[in-house]
Amino acid sequence: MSRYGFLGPEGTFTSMALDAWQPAAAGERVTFGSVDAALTALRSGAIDGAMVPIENSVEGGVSATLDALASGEPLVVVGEVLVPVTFVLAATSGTTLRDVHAVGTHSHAWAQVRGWMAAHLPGAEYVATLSTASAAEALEHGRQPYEAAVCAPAAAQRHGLEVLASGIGDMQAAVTRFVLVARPGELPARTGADKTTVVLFQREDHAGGLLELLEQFAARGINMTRLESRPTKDSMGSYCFSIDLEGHVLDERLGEALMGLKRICAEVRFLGSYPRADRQRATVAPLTSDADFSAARAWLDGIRSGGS
Ligand SMILES: O=C(O)C(=O)Cc1ccccc1
Repeated sequence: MSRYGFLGPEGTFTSMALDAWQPAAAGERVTFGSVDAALTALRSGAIDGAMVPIENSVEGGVSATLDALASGEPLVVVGEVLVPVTFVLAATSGTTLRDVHAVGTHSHAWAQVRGWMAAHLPGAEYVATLSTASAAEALEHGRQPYEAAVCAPAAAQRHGLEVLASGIGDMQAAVTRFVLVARPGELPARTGADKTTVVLFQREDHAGGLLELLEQFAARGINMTRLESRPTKDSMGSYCFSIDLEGHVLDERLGEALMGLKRICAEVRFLGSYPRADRQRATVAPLTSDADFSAARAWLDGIRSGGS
């Protein structure tokens, strides 16, 4: 992979995720104004990979990313990165908290500093910007309808801003999970500490429908690490389920679960198997190992070929 897209400019949390993924010298970095723009460029072949936020420990799933991956030309996740998110309130030199009437930042950041804002700048207006770092950059160039930006400490420094307050996130231990997305191609190797992401579309709405889907995982000892319902956007009340699972599609139990889902769902969208950022190995419940599945399959093959 040589061209990586991300929400720019440099200094965003997404750029930090890309720093963690890709050694500084390797590959070209291409900035975009939104997750959608990066994924459109990826689908068109203009870039080879895109780093996008998918889940936040405070706010949950990132809808823009989940929805962009659930429809359109197929894309797959090939890796994940966890970034601890710390926010500062930054402004040009000489600005004090009293001078701040409006604050610019990305909507994810605003959602995570609401408590601090209510306590310290209750009257401040929120101005949405394309990213945290773009809010900081605009302050440096003096062309913005706000006096302060919420951004990463590194973005404040990069743009010569003063930090009016630091650690302003409502949850100090907030973490955002980013994924590197690519066009389908080679599957990342199985490591034993993998995750698989799928989107499930039901055939028709009926009592127990979600339970039927989840039974496919439960029966094979597969743990879920995220489950979200998202509107399909076709009609009111029509939802699909975006799910992260422990394991790799090359694991027998996971492959069998996907086959079970393929039979009962209108559509199973495979969004990739990739190594977990925390390297935590999947717990394999008794009688659900590859060896257990292979032995059962060998037994069936034997019967089918006239044995017992
Ligand atoms: O604007 C940024 O810096 C981003 O990368 C988006 C974002 C904002 C806040 C938390 C995580 C990601």
